[in-house]
Amino acid sequence: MSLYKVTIIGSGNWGSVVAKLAAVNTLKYPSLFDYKVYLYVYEEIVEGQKLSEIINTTHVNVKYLKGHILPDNIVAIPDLFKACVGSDILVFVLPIQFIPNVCYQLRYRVKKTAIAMTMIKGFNVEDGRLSLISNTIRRELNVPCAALMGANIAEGVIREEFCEATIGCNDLQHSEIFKKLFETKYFRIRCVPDEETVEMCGALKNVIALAAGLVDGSRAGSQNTKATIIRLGFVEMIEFCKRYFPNTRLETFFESCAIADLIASSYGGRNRKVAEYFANEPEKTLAELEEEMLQGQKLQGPITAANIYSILERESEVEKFPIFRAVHLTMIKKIPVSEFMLCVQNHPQHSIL
Ligand SMILES: NC(=O)C1=CN([C@@H]2O[C@H](COP(=O)(O)OP(=O)(O)OC[C@H]3O[C@@H](n4cnc5c(N)ncnc54)[C@H](O)[C@@H]3O)[C@@H](O)[C@H]2O)C=CC1
Ligand SMILES: O=C(CO)COP(=O)(O)O
Repeated sequence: MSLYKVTIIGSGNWGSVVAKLAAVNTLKYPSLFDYKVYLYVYEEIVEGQKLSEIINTTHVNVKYLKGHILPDNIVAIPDLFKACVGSDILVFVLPIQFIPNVCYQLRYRVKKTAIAMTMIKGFNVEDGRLSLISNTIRRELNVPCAALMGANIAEGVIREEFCEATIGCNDLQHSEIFKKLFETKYFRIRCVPDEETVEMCGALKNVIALAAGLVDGSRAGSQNTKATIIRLGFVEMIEFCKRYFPNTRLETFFESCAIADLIASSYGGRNRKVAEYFANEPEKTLAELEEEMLQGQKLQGPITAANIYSILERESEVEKFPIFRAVHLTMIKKIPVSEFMLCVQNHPQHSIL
């Protein structure tokens, strides 16, 4: 049997960590995987040098994951097509902003038998309707696509702190291959046959993480308030999934991709952190704060909040999701941060006996 060739598409904060996980396992399973892991790097000049060359010579992603040495069987490639040609496993770990263009460039150009995975936490709206990233990948590349999501803040995983992740994959054989590719003793994986819910949870939790950051920043309340926002947010996540994916399985919400990621992201994570500053810096735009605080890394929560709002508004359902609504309107400065809590105080949950 020929060896699976692996390409990681995206070399940001998480993409670099994921490349490390894969590079450790391609060496661990030499009869299954080609030992080299190909990493597509969107080329940038950092202190006068090409980022791809820095990664290949120093094995450090000095822009997105400073201070951590990556395995030397990771090969950084700045040409998207060259990075993916002949690959059997394509792992998408780019900010959602760049996915349409990347998929478009790869159209008709990947191996017919390839399998894909998305680790992107977001979704798109196409013709007014919700469209999963995995669907875009399936449609544009004509390959199956699973999802891996979880409570996986990159900084913790690169330090090899114990955590879990969830693979959503409806094909048992593919689940086994992906698990072998990413699982380590500190990164434990559970596979569930509920692709859509796993992917949706990764996207939706970012909006609740923004809400948690707004609570922290505006000092609208203490830990009690934040816990309430997280609980109500969790309920909205479940209701939203049930509404748009009627086959969603309730048990998936107890996996790392849902409850655990919601908690991790509401206490750590970039969405929470930027929202906290946003609440305190009324004269600055979100884009300015994102640039200043993240230096090239990207937030996914605000785009997802906007997407949710547009879908719900189209169906006159916005009022049923007060946290999703209030986060979006606050982040686009349609309502002041001081009103954020007022918007969620009449949550439909409180009219249920
Ligand atoms: N950072 C984290 O802790 C985690 C992130 N994720 C998710 O993984 C996805 C990727 O996130 P990160 O790796 O953290 O990325 P990041 O936030 O570090 O973003 C930077 C990435 O964007 C790329 N980029 C910049 N301009 C580009 C362009 N014009 N075309 C193509 N690529 C361009 C950069 O090369 C780099 O790979 C996101 O959806 C995120 O939510 C998931 C779990 C953990
Ligand atoms: O998804 C994440 C952790 O699981 C990272 O979240 P942030 O993008 O908010 O940092």
